Amino acid sequence: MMNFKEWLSCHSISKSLLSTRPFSFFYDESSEREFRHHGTMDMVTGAAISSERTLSENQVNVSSAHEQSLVTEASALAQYNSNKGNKDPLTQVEAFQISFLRLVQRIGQSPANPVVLQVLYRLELASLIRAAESNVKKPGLKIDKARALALALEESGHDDFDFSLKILVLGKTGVGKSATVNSLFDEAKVTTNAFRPSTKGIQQVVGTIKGIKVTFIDTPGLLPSNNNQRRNRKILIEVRKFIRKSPPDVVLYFERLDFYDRVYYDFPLLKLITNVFGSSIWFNTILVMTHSSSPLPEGMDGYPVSYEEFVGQRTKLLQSYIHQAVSNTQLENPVLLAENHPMCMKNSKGEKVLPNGQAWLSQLLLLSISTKVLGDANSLLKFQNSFQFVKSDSIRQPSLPHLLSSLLQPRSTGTSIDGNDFQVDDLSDGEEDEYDQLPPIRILTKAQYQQLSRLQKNAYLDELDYRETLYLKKQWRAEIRRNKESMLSNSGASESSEYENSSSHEVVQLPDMAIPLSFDSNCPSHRYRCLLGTNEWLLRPVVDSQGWDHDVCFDGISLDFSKQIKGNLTASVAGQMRKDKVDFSIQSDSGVNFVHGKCLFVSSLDILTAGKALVCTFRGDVKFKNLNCNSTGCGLSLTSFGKMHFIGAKLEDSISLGRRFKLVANTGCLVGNSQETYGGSVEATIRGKDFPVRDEKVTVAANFLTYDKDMVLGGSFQTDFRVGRVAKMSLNANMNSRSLGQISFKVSTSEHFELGLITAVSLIQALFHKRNKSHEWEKT
Ligand SMILES: Nc1nc2c(ncn2[C@@H]2O[C@H](COP(=O)(O)OP(=O)(O)OP(=O)(O)O)[C@@H](O)[C@H]2O)c(=O)[nH]1
Repeated sequence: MMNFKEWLSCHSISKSLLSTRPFSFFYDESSEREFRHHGTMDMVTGAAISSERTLSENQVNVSSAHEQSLVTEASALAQYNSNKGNKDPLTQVEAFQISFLRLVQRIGQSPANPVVLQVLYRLELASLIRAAESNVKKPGLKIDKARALALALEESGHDDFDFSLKILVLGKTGVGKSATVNSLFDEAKVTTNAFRPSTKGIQQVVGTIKGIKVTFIDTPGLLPSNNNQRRNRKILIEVRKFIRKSPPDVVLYFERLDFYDRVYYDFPLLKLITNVFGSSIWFNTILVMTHSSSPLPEGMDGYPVSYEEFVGQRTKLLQSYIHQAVSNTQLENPVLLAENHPMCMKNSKGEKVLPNGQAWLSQLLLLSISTKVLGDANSLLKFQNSFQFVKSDSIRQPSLPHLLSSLLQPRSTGTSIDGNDFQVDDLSDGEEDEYDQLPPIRILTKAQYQQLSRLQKNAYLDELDYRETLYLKKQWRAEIRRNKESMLSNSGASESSEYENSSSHEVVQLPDMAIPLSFDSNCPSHRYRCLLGTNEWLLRPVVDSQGWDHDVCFDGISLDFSKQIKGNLTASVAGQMRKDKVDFSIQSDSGVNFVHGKCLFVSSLDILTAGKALVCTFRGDVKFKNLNCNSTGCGLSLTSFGKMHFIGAKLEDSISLGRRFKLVANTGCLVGNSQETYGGSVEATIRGKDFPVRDEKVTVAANFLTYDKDMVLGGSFQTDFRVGRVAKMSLNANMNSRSLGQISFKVSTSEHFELGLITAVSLIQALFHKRNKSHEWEKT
């Protein structure tokens, strides 16, 4: 199981707090995962549908009777939907699905477009949630059936639904709002101006695009945030009055992609928009980045950055400021790249395309239609009311099982009871040093080696391998002896001798950070060199190539400190702190180890930021060797997470039989915030005969965890071993009582490249198998 830190780092703070499942474009990890899974299935059915279309176009396979029945069914649905006095929300959502698919077809988008799949999936999911809540047994309209119905209706020429879009455009002056409206209608409906603000007042522009009635509300451009808030507020209040009676279905918020700065100065503007219209304005907003074909800026290496990377940075920055403006980190606005220049590239169909090949006009239509359909379904099924705003500074509930897992995991302290690592059993000092007794060996040259027979070559390599193992064992023993001696000498050493020892150490230059190819005086790697001196303190700047604070040249500081205060008392601190204009994060582990006879005491304080909250964990562990082969330990932990506190305790015992067999058992519990969790494990390990210089072992483990009246039992098996001299294999399998498990098998070798070939052939085979399967799908 992941420990608590891994759990924190892979779940950004409030994502998992969403108690409801919004189904517009908000990001929700669980549904995203489900979507990915579902999405791949839909891709398959999407391919089947497109082939269905080809077949029906050729009028080969689709029987007209079947088509007729589909049309009747679809018309019935459409009529049902239009009959206002008799509306069942679930049936209306089914009609939305069909209308949406018909629109997708009209604007020439593929039903396999990820946006289409996401909308359909969310509509289906929303119906299922509502049906389950109201105990309705009605089966929902399956996505592939909706596709077939939409296709049949479009082919039969039925024009029984009336769909229109009302779009509000907002953004600073000169970003290309009016130019985008003109691009969409493919004619100059509104004036644009390269030198002066051109939209003087709010104006409605109505027209038809690909058979869909679209009304744009073009608004005067807002001014940059500084000192213009009053005028901007006036414009926005006018817009609010204008749309009060008939609110727009979609809002387009404009920015220029090519205007970039490391600091975003228009946050006050986003905040003002949020204050005037309310946070909900962002729910239906698409972010439009104009000037998307402009030349890309240079990166640190002197070459232009990649298009995707640049777009990603710009949109992430804008999205993060919107998050701050609405105090919600779940919102994920769709982003559209646009290029209004008359010389914009075109594809073979004559559509304007971006450098990434996307035809942006139909994508804008698709996103607008999707936003409207999801918005309508949201209000129909009343999902909007159940969406809970999660403050970005709110604190989520920490995962107790992960906290317990961290507590149960043995801490690697670097200190041991009798001078050795406490985790590693000593090789007996009396064991004779076989390496020194070996007869000398003559190392062969390459030419000499080539002259040997195959058997001789094998014997020679086996001998070298045997000697290498013995040599490594000898070194390991010497290392342990050195540690023991230094512990003994340190305990009696005076301060002056410590000084003498330390002054004899050399100053070493630490490895440099990667230096960009072209010189940049702002780049810290060109300015600083770090030296590792005699001091116990090691302080280094942390540089993030994507960091913001270029003027101070680093984004954080890392600190390492370790000191043997007395022979049996060691203190250490390791941590990293990062700070920019918005965020502050710290991660530090500090601890004190004290060895007394056969007892080891370890106390530590870990500090970690999780979003805006500080997680502090204090731990105290004691371990004592009660028998030569047995050591017992116990530990206590106190964790504070924001205003919540958790107390944990554990007991552990470890039995070693000889150097090769080890049995470790532990159990513990954690309570706090009116919850409790219990867990424990037993682990048996048999190590290879050359442990620790060759890491061969077999481990069998069983564990249990109870949380929230639920118990999960699990088991795992792991083995690592060498095959011959050059290959290593590792097999790992685990399974729990919820039938979740994993098997992994790894082989690594420095010779036998045929093994790599086998892997490549199996991969290619698997790919072909998949392709053939999808061809079969298309044929059926
Ligand atoms: N190269 C390029 N130029 C653009 C793009 N979009 C707009 N422009 C140009 O930018 C200038 C301003 O565009 P407008 O559409 O008037 O900007 P606006 O946001 O409507 O400005 P206001 O009416 O003042 O609010 C015009 O000269 C446009 O031709 C684009 O994507 N690429």
